[in-house]
Amino acid sequence: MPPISRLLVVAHVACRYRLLSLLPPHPARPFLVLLQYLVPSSWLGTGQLTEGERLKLALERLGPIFIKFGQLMATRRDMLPPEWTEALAHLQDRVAPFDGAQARRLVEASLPRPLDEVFEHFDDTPLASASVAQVHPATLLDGGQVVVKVLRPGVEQRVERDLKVMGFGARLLEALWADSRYFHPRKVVHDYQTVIRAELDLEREASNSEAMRRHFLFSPLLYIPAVHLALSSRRVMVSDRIHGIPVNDIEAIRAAGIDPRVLAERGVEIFFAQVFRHNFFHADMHPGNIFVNPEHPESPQYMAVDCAIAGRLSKQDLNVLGRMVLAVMREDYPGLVDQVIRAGWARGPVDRHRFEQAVTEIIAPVRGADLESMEFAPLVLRLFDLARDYHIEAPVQYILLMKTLVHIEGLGRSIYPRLDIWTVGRPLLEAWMMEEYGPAATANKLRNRLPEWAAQLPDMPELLRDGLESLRHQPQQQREMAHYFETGLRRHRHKMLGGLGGLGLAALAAVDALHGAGQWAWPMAAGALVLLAWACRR
Ligand SMILES: Nc1ncnc2c1ncn2[C@@H]1O[C@H](COP(=O)(O)OP(=O)(O)OP(=O)(O)O)[C@@H](O)[C@H]1O
Repeated sequence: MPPISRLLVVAHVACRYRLLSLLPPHPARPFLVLLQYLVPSSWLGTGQLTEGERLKLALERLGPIFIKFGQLMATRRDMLPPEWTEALAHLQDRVAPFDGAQARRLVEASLPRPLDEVFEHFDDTPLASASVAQVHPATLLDGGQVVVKVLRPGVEQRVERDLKVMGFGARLLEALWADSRYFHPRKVVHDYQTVIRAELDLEREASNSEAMRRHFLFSPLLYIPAVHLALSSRRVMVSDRIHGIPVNDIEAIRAAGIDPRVLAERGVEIFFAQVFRHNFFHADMHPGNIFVNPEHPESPQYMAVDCAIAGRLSKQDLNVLGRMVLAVMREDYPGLVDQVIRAGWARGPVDRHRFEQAVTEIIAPVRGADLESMEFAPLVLRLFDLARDYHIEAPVQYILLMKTLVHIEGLGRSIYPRLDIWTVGRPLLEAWMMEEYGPAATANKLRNRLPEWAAQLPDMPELLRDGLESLRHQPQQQREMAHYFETGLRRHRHKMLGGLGGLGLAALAAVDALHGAGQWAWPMAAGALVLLAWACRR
């Protein structure tokens, strides 16, 4: 259960920025919208702001953990209206650094030996400070330059507290709005949990970095600094310091004598190698994490830090992706739609014919267009918009993948505006396709499955009989299903009423706590909690 004080703050901010008006249509919505006006600060200019701006301001007010959530939501064009995602894309988590002496104490507590037996020098002034961690430069006893990343004190508790509030809100939304299955609040929060918890676990970041480093060891394309595992723990990570040119400093890149075209194309090569060869990709490719090595201008090499969020597609997802790309290459749009539906991404019934037409309208002109002028990111965004209209939702790993690709293209084009992602990527993709689906691969797969099929052959008549038998029982099963759904619907209606009552009480409690005498806030909040907990019970 989330702490009541934090729930009240969130309820107050939601009313302050009139977020209840963004809720989908519902008989109780007018009542909830009216509640917002009980918070006087919601009268101050909020009415002139767009929905996206209100959402952005509210998340900023709620702090870095909600801001990061907003940043992830900004990539969910497959779920949210573009006006919201565009506003959320401007969210920035500016946080003041925490005390360097405290960072030193935290590092010392996690080291196997006293600090001065590990470092010759530890700089109390941080190199960078973000919402989850802070990075300090240091020098090892052997003179090696390193950086020490240390989690902010108390950040785990704050994250868990806010995750509970988000989970509670998501359960409430699903209990009150049956239609929210198209938006999946609980799944969205769960996906966010996975991402933010990954950032809180520096042991995991260390092992991701090491895995990626091994994939690119001796590669001219990418360098990942080594992690000092013996000095690292869940809350502290020590890795070699790199001295690269920030990837968005184009002037410095040119001044170093690096050919921007080669650099941009290498970015695409790295992406395809990570996805299709290693099936392990850096999924947080924002410019702050990527640098360029100035030491070999003739063969430009990227340097990347912060491997906390890495993506990996399951064998099945990778297969679906491969088949989809193959369908696009063959201009087989019915085949592409088939893959989407068979992958189980549709959340409701899909009008196949119209969906297929819409997909063709988006992709066909782009495929025929002049490659140099084709941009990948807008195409992906339009496909996401289309997916949202048809209630089709890709798994989070694909979203990370698309987000990375859009970042790579953005970075690549800012380095070399005429970057053509298809021409660079296509041979790499075709080679992978050949390995996976070429004649040799198919023959291999058949050979591997043959013994299994041969073993199943004698059971075939019985399997067939079982299948026919289950068909005979179908009408009875259908009646049972209908009964099950009717009961569920009735229970849902009761919970909805309970939930609405709870919401009303919570809002009144918030108003009383923040603007009234406050003596009724706790009893009302307790009553609200009982009702809401009952409504959210599975
Ligand atoms: N090995 C390194 N060598 C040099 N600088 C580094 C190194 N690792 C991190 N930094 C610097 O510290 C900054 C923050 O590091 P990192 O991205 O790992 O932290 P973070 O807390 O995850 O930040 P964010 O959430 O903003 O990505 C980087 O942008 C980079 O400037």
